[in-house]
Amino acid sequence: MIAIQTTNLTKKFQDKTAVNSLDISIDQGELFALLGVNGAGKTTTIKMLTCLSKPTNGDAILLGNSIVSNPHAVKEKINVSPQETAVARNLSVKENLELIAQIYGLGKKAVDIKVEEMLTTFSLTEVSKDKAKTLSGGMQRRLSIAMALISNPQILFLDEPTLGLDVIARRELWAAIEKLKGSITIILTTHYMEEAEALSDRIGIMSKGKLKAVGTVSELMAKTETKTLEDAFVSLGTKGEVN
Ligand SMILES: Nc1ncnc2c1ncn2[C@@H]1O[C@H](COP(=O)(O)OP(=O)(O)OP(=O)(O)O)[C@@H](O)[C@H]1O
Repeated sequence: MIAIQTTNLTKKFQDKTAVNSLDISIDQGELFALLGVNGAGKTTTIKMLTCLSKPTNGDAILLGNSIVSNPHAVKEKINVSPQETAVARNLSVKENLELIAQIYGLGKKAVDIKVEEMLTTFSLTEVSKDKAKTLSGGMQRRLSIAMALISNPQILFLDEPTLGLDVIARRELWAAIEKLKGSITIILTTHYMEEAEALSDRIGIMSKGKLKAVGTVSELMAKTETKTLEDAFVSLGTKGEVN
C-alpha cells in the first residue's frame, strides 16, 4: 500500500522554484529520509505534504486523499514534529502529553494509557513530573515527537529531528524512532548522512528543488559507483553546495 504519492509537486516563491516537479512514492510503514543541503527544498516539501503550504502546481495523495482538494482528510491522518521544538515550557512532561491527548478528545482512561505509552517509548518516565523548560534539548525533542504521536497519526513527519543535539542525545532519539519503525510511515528530513543511513529504509536526495535520486543506501552507492553514502551524496551533483 502506498502512503504518499506526489505528482509534479511544485512550489514557487516569486521567481524562485523551491520544489521542482517532485515525483515520489512512499510505502506504508516505510521510513523515508529526505537528504539535501540547506535550501534544497526539504522543508518546503514537508510543508506542502502536511498541508501548511499549497503547491503552485501538482498534487500529492496521502493515504488516498489529495493535499489540494481534501487537506482536512489528510490532516486527520498525519502529524508533524517541526524543526522548532513545540512544547509548553511551564507544563510538566506529563501535563504536556495530557494536554495534547485532551485536545484530541481522548477520554480519561485513554489519556492515561496513551500518556504512559509515550513516556515509556520515549524514555521520559523519570522526568514525567519535571517542567519542560528544565529538560535537555534532546529530551525536549523526544517530548515534542511523543506529542506528535498522541493522535495516532498514520504518517509522521520529522523535520530535522536531531538538529543541534549532541551525539548521545542524537543516539537516544534514534533509538526512540527505531521503536516506531514499521508501525507508522515516517518521513524524516536531515542533513546527517549517518542519521539517514542508521534509520531509513530508503533515501531521497534533493538538490536545488529537484529529487536527484531515490533508493536504499546500497542502491545509491551502486548508482554513483561510490563506497559511502556521503560520496554518493556529493556525486549526485551536490558538490560545491555543501556548507
Ligand atoms: N517563504 C519563502 N519565501 C521565499 N523563498 C522561500 C520561502 N521558503 C523557502 N524559500 C526558499 O526555497 C528554497 C528551499 O528552502 P527550504 O527551506 O525548503 O530548504 P531546506 O532543504 O529545507 O533547507 P534547510 O536544510 O536549510 O532547512 C530556499 O532557496 C529558500 O530560500
